[in-house]
Amino acid sequence: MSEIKIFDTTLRDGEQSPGVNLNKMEKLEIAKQLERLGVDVMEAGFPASSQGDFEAVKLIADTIKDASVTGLARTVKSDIDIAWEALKNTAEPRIHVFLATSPIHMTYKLRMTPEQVIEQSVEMVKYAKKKFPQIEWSAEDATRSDWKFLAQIIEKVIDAGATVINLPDTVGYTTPEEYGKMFRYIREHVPNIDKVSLSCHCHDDLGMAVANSLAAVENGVTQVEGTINGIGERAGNAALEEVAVALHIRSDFYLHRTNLNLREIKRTSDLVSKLTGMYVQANKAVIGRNAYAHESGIHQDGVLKNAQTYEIITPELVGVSSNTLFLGKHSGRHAFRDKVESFGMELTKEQLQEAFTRFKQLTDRKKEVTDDDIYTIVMDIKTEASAVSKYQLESFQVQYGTNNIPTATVVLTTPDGETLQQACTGSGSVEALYKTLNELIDEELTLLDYQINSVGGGKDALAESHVQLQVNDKVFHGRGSAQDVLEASANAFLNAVNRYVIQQHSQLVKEAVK
Ligand SMILES: CC(=O)SCCNC(=O)CCNC(=O)[C@H](O)C(C)(C)COP(=O)(O)OP(=O)(O)OC[C@H]1O[C@@H](n2cnc3c(N)ncnc32)[C@H](O)[C@@H]1OP(=O)(O)O
Ligand SMILES: CC(C)C(=O)C(=O)O
Repeated sequence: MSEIKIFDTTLRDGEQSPGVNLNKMEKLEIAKQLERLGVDVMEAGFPASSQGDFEAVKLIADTIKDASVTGLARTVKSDIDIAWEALKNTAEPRIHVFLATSPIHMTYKLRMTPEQVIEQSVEMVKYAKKKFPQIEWSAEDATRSDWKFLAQIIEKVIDAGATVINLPDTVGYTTPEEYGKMFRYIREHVPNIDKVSLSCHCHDDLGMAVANSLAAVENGVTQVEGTINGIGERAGNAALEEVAVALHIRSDFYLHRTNLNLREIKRTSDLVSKLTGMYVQANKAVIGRNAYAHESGIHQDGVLKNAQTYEIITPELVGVSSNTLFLGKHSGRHAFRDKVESFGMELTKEQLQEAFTRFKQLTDRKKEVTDDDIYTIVMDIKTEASAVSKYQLESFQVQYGTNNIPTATVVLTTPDGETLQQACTGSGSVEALYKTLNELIDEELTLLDYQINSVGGGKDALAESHVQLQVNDKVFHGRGSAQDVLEASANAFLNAVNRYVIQQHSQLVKEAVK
């Protein structure tokens, strides 16, 4: 059994999903969970792309110890220098530099000749090598590139110091057979290829990202790149949980294994879904809600007689449990702390106190508080950003009746500490609530997307809402949970506005420092 390394790019390519915008604390929580999952490498971001991403990559690089942390950079000196500042404290600093090699990208996007692309790649890999011991070089849009040209440039970047060569299917264009052949060709035509590891990176535009990644593995690739839940640019990336479970379940065929702790898959998937607002479809392979459910009589009969008749993966393998352990109204701090620790999380004394208070408030309203509820409370606390003054919902009331016009009344405290009250009507309860909040907030707000979901099961499950809100000229994602759908909706709306407030605050601080 040979080892396949898992390179997770949920925090970089995954965050490139339209509408996804993670703050530093959210990225850190995902990074810690990826460490528990056992990924070999995590790409924490693109440090040169923004101050926020730089800080997040640095924080993750300084915190994570059991996985290698990397960051993306263009073949540009300043990108490499900024990446170094973010990553220099890791045990073995690793950078990921890329440049496109396909005719369409070179001609129209880069406006460079193939010779210039070779020269710039070689020069920048050499430059990065002065600082980084580990350098991954990617030929962006490799699958639409000329294979002879690829072989030529790869040989040169290896001589310049690259240690990993990644050949991405950037636009999800290739097929399993073709992608496998491409890796075979490169292995046969690049004389120094044995000095590096080969990596694949697939997108899902034609729904073949996982199949293409597995074909690459069959053809000599030793690193697979992808994201949790397959999130990412456009149709997303290869879903890492699918790749890892396929290698595990079909180890008779593939003869490869990963270092992933498969039991952490469900928890990781839930966390990524919760913090990004990208919900997992019910029939999604490996972690969808229906992946272990059996509906029809013949299937149920078979499963009762022997589960393997219709189940090739056991739910326990990926950490899906029946979740029967409840904490309730009469539970104390010790049991609560034990539960939080069982999630692999640590809270400060103050955070634990706050989480316990919110848990107790919930037990007053909800009969059974499940692991999912507690996880949501803890995660809300751990990812609440900074001590900057924000908008705070003091109270609200919504009147709704089939024969009435829905009316919302809201009391809100502004970042300046002023308490305001307003009432508005709307065509539905949420619209009335959002119109009232809109009136109270002194910014140009446009709601772009609104979602409401339940956390866990049961009629008294927690509600979780995600919104996308345009605040002046920028789009922010907001998340809120509560037992009531309207309160969760109001929290999500204010969470998005508060992300804007925090961004404005850090902008002002930066300008003052200058
Ligand atoms: C396939 C992928 O996923 S690649 C990663 C994509 N991710 C992102 O782009 C997210 C982060 N990006 C950003 O924040 C911004 O695009 C930045 C900060 C990197 C650059 O912003 P800007 O300087 O305003 O440039 P802009 O994004 O408009 O254009 C990209 C420039 O980089 C050039 N470029 C693109 N790829 C590369 C590369 N690998 N190496 C060097 N230059 C590159 C383009 O040709 C263009 O150059 P030009 O300005 O001379 O025409
Ligand atoms: C930067 C590279 C690896 C990439 O994300 C892609 O080509 O899809």
